[in-house]
Amino acid sequence: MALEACNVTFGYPEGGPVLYRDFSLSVEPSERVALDAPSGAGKTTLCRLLAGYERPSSGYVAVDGELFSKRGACPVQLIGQHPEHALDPRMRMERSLREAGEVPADALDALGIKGEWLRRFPHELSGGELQRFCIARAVAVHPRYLIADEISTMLDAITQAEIWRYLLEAIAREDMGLVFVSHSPDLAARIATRSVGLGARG
Ligand SMILES: Nc1ncnc2c1ncn2[C@@H]1O[C@H](COP(=O)(O)OP(=O)(O)OP(=O)(O)O)[C@@H](O)[C@H]1O
Repeated sequence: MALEACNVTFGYPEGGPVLYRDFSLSVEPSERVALDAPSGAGKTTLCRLLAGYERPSSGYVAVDGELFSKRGACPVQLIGQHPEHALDPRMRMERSLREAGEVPADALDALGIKGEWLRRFPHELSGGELQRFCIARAVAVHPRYLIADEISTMLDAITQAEIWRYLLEAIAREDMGLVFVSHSPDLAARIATRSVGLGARG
């Protein structure tokens, strides 16, 4: 029972470098894994590979031995650093939320989502406000794994703490594994059960 990247090799087309060669990683549902590598090493790209947004040129990503299928919600949900790119600009927030399924009122409260924000479009909310919706949506589909790529860089310290408290509670309650990237060593040390480098650069 794990999220596995097996012998993954990946480089963007058009002559970019190979970011990883034969890179393997296995994450159990009980783990909170920090990806730790210098800027440009490919942390965001690995997050996208783990959530099925990119395909490796060789190797594979699987959950419990199964490749991602096109049907149903992906068992690996990615929360990225740019919430404004993750939401349909033509949909009011309540509709974007509804698409993920049932979002309990206490989840909205815990994330500090105000009722008046639900009728707004994405461009009428701040980055931090939008990020709370992205987190609510990702958790609402009950994934097996959450991938959090610098999700709190745009938030003040109090909001950052609130959001991580919500996420860590949800992860524990639903037995979800976590892979995350944070540029704050303090935050990473507090959250991670282990840290993984991306040393396999080819
Ligand atoms: N869509 C793309 N097309 C081509 N090259 C890309 C694309 N996205 C990223 N890259 C390149 O791939 C490399 C890895 O980028 P990535 O964003 O995964 O790194 P990162 O470790 O997350 O960086 P940071 O810590 O600065 O966010 C970089 O050299 C980047 O320029």
